[in-house]
This record gives sequence, structure tokens and C-alpha cells, in this order.
Amino acid sequence: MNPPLPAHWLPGDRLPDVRLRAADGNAVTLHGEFAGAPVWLATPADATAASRLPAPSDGVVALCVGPAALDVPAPWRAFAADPAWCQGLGHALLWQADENLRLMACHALPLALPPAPFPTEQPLLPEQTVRIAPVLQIPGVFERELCEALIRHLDIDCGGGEASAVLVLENGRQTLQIDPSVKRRRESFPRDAALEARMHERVLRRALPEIARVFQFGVQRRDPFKLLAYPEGAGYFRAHRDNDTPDVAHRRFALSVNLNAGDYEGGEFRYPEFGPHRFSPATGTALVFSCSLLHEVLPVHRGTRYAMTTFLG
Ligand SMILES: O=C(O)CCC(=O)C(=O)O
Ligand SMILES: [Fe+2]
Repeated sequence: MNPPLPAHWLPGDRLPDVRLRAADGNAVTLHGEFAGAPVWLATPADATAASRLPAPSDGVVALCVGPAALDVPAPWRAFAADPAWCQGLGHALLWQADENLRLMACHALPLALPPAPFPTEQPLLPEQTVRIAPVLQIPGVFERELCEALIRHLDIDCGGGEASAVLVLENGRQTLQIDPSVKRRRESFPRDAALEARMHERVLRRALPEIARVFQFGVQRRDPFKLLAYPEGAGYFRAHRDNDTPDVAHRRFALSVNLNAGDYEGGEFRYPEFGPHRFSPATGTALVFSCSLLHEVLPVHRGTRYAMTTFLG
């Protein structure tokens, strides 16, 4: 499954690599030279706008890009880049990108107000990182508005979903049974082709390239999307693996997106083989992990946790 290159990039997209050529003819690549620090990318309308670019926040790499390298005030650095790549960024804009060169926010130039810097994070102590589960979090795979539409779709169009059943093998026959010793939640396949297409496009565009880069794995297929609700006092999924029976042995990675982080308490992921840490990704972030890892969703104590899940192979 290959994502098409978007004509225009959006917040949440990770910038594809590009060759950047300075006025003195020296060239670098965006990923090779500038990954690892937050970046501002400006596409000023003309030379005057370029000469008036605002001072960047501390610790930010400030790059002015366009078909030609313009004169810019220090510490800005100006580069010429492939016109099609520049067009994807848009005209007369200032983009803020994170350390992973993921576009976060876009502002029209000239700026009315300086953009708010990203909050700085305190590093974990080394002793807190010795047993971290090997999971990948990809921020902004679904926009907030898509997450909200999926919750409405589950609650209204899908009637809140059905009680989730487990496959049981009895006397050589497989049956679906409700089993509260394994899980309690409601779930439904989406019934709206347009919503499904939007989810598919976002997974192709934002999750698969990161999975290919981080895990060196090319996804070929995906199980149907499933929308999930874990209600207060009646939502959990006890420790399990996602590929340990013949019918699901093709699964390689689980991908799960929290749709309403902050609206509930509990409902965190835990990987008991790898220590006590709990994972509660932000709304729209995809949590990706190997289906072979033991994992559980802890009970929801307040509110309802909504999520979308699928499996990749
Ligand atoms: O609640 C989720 O996001 C996914 C839970 C899970 O582990 C599963 O459905 O296999
Ligand atoms: Fe699972």
C-alpha cells in the first residue's frame, strides 16, 4: 500500500525529504541536515517579505525556501528547492514543524503575532526508560474533527455498537461469545464509506511511511477498521496478544487511535511483559505495536474511551 504524494501538505503530514541549495551553491538535504530540532519553514511572497521574516523562537531552525535562495535576516537560512515540493507547502506562509519534521501549524505571512513555541518537555530519567515497551506513537494521524465525526458515527449511525465478543473454539467449532473475563466494550465496523475512505487515506499518508521507516516493514494489507467504546465501569480488555490464533496469524502490527483523550480516566494501554508504564496517546495519535506483544486496556473509571483500531500485515 503506497501513499500518493499530496499536492498540498496539511498539519499532521511529515515532510518528504528534499535537496536544499544555498545561494553559494552548497546543497544539503532537509532530513539529513535539519531533522532533530523544531523547524520554521517560510515561503515568503517576494524578496521584501523575505527580508522581513520574524525572529524565530530559541532553539528553532529557521529555513526560508522557494524556487530561489532569497536574502534573509540571520539566523534564517535561505535555500532553493524543487518547485513542486515548494508548491506543496503553499505560498506566503510560515509553517511550524516538530523535531520529526512533521508539520504542526501554519500561519499567513506577514504574521500578526509571533507563533506560540511548542511546550518544552522534561526528559524522563534514565531509570524510567529501562523497561519501556517498544511502541510507536504517531501524532496527528487523524484530525480532531475526524475523531469527533467517528464518535458521532458510532453513537448515532451505528446505534452505539454491539457488545464485543470473542472467538471460542468448542468441539472443533468456532463460535462468538461474550466473555467478561476477557473484555467488555462496545464496537462496530464503520457504516459510512466516506468516513472509511478518510481514515484509510490518513493511515496511508501518515502511519504507513512511519511504520516503514521505524520498523522497516512494508504494510501490504489491513483488517477492517473497528470503532470502539469503553464505557465507564464497563470498559476494559484484559492482557492478550493479537495474532496467537490461526485466523489472525497474518497480523503483524496493531494500530489504535484514541478519539477523545482527556474525556475519560483509566483506559490506558499497558504492556505487562515490559514493565508498569501506561500509555494514553493524545487524540488523533496512532499507537502502533507488534501484535506479538502482550497488552491490555485498563478499566475506564470515568467517562467513555472511544478508539479506532485495525491490524496491519
Ligand atoms: O482499545 C483499543 O484501542 C484496542 C484494544 C485491543 O487491544 C484490541 O482490540 O485488540
Ligand atoms: Fe489487542
